[in-house]
Amino acid sequence: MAQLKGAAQLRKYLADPDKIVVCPGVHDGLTARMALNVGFDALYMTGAGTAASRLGQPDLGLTTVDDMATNAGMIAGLDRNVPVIADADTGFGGPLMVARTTEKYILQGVAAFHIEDQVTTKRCGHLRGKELVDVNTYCARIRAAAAARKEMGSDIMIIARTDSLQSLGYEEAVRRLKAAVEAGADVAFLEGMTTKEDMANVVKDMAPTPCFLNMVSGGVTPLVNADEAKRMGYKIVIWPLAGMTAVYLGMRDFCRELKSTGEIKERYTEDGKIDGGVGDCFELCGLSKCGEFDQMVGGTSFAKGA
Ligand SMILES: C[C@](O)(C(=O)O)[C@H](CC(=O)O)C(=O)O
Repeated sequence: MAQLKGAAQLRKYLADPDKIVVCPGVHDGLTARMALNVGFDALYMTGAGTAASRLGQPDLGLTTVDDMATNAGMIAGLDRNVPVIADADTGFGGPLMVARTTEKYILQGVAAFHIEDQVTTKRCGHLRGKELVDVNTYCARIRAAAAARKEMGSDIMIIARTDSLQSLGYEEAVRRLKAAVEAGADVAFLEGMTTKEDMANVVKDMAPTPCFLNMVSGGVTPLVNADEAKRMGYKIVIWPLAGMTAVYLGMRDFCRELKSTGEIKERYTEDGKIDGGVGDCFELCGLSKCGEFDQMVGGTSFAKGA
């Protein structure tokens, strides 16, 4: 099958010794467009944000593979030059299901995805009480993903995530990540780290496998900026709640304002233009480009402007 560009681009970034890929978390078309507009190298499709925005539910393994894959595919399709790294939770079932999940993510044009070792009734990696599958079940998930990738002739990257630090400790978590790399994973993701010591050590212990860092606002892992993550040796850092928290804060304020005053006052830019109005939102989503395309192919929808 024809290779989509995302995975190849992400592989190039990872091969660059000077680069760390910083990804804002996005969960829908608008948050993805906002991030693309700012010019990030790659985006992260958050499972927590997908559950919250699509289902209005917490991150408890309630999304189906189709909720996640179609969301990831829509986001990946907005700009094929920008790789999308997507959450794939536990792979959504046994090895056969993980293979199907991998196939779906490949067909949706996802560049990389992570699979973890929690039970299918999983929860956010920063909550207490996570339960795990055994290491063989975990490795079968990773092998299933790698086999499906091979079968499809794809270069999608597989990120092995382990949630075992919380209950089994650092040594076992690293053993699991090493077993996952042996089973075909390209990148290691130690979830729920609580100390900078573990954050620095895992990069050294997993070398030469590139490591992935998860910066969750209000989570258990100490937050570090991109420079510090790079100095520690990380190759990818995600801020999964960038979009979700922005929507949470922004929508909360707008709703409070409307409820208490009966209106939402315009916001203005420094040069006096309305900021974030309907025109800005449509333009962000490609209104002008739609008009240009329509005209180019001889359509008439925009003959009278828009
Ligand atoms: C990275 C993550 O898998 C996500 O869904 O974005 C979550 C983030 C969160 O729920 O805070 C996780 O860390 O489990």
